Amino acid sequence: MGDEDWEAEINPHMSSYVPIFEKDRYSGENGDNFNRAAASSSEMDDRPRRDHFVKSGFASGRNFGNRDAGESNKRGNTSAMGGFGAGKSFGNRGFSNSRFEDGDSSGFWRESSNDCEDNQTRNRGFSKRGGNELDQDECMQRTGGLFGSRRPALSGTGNGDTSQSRRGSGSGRGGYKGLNEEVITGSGKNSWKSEAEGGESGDTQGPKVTYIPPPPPEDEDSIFAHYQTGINFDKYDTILVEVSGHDAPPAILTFEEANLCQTLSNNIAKAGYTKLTPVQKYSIPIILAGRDLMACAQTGSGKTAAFLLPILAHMMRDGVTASRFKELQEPECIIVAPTRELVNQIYLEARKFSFGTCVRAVVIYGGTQLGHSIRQIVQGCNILCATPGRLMDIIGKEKIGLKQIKYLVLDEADRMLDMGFGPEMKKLISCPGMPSKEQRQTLMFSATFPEEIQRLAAEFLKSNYLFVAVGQVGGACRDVQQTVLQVGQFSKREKLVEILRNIGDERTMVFVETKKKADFIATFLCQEKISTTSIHGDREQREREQALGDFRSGKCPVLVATSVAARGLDIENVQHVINFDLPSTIDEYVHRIGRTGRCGNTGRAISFFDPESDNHLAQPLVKVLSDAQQDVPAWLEEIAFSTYIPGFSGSTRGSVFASVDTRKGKSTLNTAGFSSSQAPNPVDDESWD
Ligand SMILES: Nc1ncnc2c1ncn2[C@@H]1O[C@H](COP(=O)(O)OP(=O)(O)OP(=O)(O)O)[C@@H](O)[C@H]1O
Repeated sequence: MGDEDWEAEINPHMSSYVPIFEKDRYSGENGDNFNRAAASSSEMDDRPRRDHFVKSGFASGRNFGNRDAGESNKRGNTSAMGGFGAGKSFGNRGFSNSRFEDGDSSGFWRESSNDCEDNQTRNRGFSKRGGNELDQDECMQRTGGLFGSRRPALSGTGNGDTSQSRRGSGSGRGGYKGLNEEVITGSGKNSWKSEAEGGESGDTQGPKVTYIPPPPPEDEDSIFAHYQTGINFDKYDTILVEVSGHDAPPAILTFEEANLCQTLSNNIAKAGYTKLTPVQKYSIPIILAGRDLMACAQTGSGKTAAFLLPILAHMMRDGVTASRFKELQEPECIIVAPTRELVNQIYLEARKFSFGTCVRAVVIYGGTQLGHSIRQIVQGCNILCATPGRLMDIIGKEKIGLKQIKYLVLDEADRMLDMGFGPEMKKLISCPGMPSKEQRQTLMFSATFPEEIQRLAAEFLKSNYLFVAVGQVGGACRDVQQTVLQVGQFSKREKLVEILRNIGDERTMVFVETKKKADFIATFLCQEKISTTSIHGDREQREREQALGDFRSGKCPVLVATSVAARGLDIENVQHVINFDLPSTIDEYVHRIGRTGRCGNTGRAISFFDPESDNHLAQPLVKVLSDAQQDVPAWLEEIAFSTYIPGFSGSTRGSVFASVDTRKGKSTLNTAGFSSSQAPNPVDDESWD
């Protein structure tokens, strides 16, 4: 369903989703970001409608005013709507956090008035589509037009409000599909960025983000909590692995062969790892040998440990000293990933594997108080897990020095190098102090690696980097049973409810194309008495984390998500993925369905294929399905045949996945279709809040 269709449908019914305006939520204490923004923004008129709309369906609790009030309202809504994601604990945390913030202002670090909280979110300016959008958005940065709220008005008609104006050009009809997270612009007072790069504009205008994420549990059981590998874990051994590049060290077959130090080995055992996955067997010795690496392996097959373990082993071997309080920290390792939730997850893995060592991992990401990020860093930082925008902010504020960097990891590397994040990554490697690629080890991991992105990656990697391909590059995980149903846009909701009722309480992620639609579908499911929460880029970080928590805990077994949740998230027991809307790119499809069927467990993915809008995907879908030995519906083959475009490679219609290292020359094609960096006209507004 297109956005227009949806708005036409939802708007007349809005009042029925919108509970009575609860005024007290807008009159909170202590400089809450909404209060500030509301006072000056013409977006105010639309906000209550939208927020209530969101809240009416499922736990929302935007960071408005009095947090306790917000929480109690949320509970009220929750019970009214049949129990969606109340998240009591968040209320409590929010309260204590806000007190912490108060204390903080007189603490050792004081935020300057022009701190640019979450500016990365505001300035998600680099369009993945490049061209006009990039120019438009950069232009808006220069004119300070980006410092609106992250909360768009529902109708998006634009009334002079900065964010709406921005949406009008940047996202209203389709920011780049699938660009999920914060990008772009460091802008602290000491930013090394030039004015033209958008480093300074509007810093003083944006509302501050005050959210401080609750600290993760510290007890050992929680740190090492893990889920069981599935019945197909041993089948990983049958997947073909290809290593290309010169002088690759041999693979190892066991953890013992890696010769890791005792503490690391103990942590691996406590994490429940007894056997290496293929990507680990090949990547660990390569990284231990000091080589640069581009590794591509199916979703859920243990890529995170594949880079964390050898990095930690090196650090231990090199006698990394416990980092201590310093205003400028110089970490040995930076790990970047495209979404906040993913960097947080990587951080938790790093914390787990470094448990009992003197290596300190820190995580920073947008949507949280910048001061909080800085406080985490100055206490000591050996491994920094970060989203790009927040990272550049912190570097700009001279809290992080890059001189000691020995490892630079790009997780979801194809996303990190595409038009969305690529410019930011280039800036990172050319930051003052950043060791050249010859002096550092650069590691890239993903389940998909489009050919053109591989070429871009060469700029980051030493020329003798190794390329590991586990199975087919860009292939779907075979443990996911894929079904494609032909469903027209107006039948989708009915079909969704039918499927969810059959599924019962099993955990299910429902992917939709736009943030608005995520709200709408979540609300709709709530009304159908299906416990649902949602995650997308218009939700406050507090809400996003609460939604994920409610989904993880099973409190809300259905999570409606945009592409922000497509990559990397490792959630136990997700048995189903439903593509209510198909993404525009086949690699996005592969990542989305990879939220189930992880680590040898089986899962199911059902996709609604609407011939009105999804025909461009028919051909690559057929390929992905048949490569993963799935049934291909005859009707899909027919569509694929009728829309067949010979010679995709090199055509303007987009490139394809390389089945091999592109350095081998012209790669063979394994999947026709659009890669993420060359998507067709997108409809998703995910990236442009
Ligand atoms: N050797 C192993 N033994 C048991 N469990 C493992 C092993 N390696 C990884 N895991 C677990 O498998 C799950 C998936 O791992 P991870 O998230 O690193 O996958 P991934 O390949 O990065 O997936 P994605 O492509 O979706 O990002 C995690 O819960 C992780 O702890």
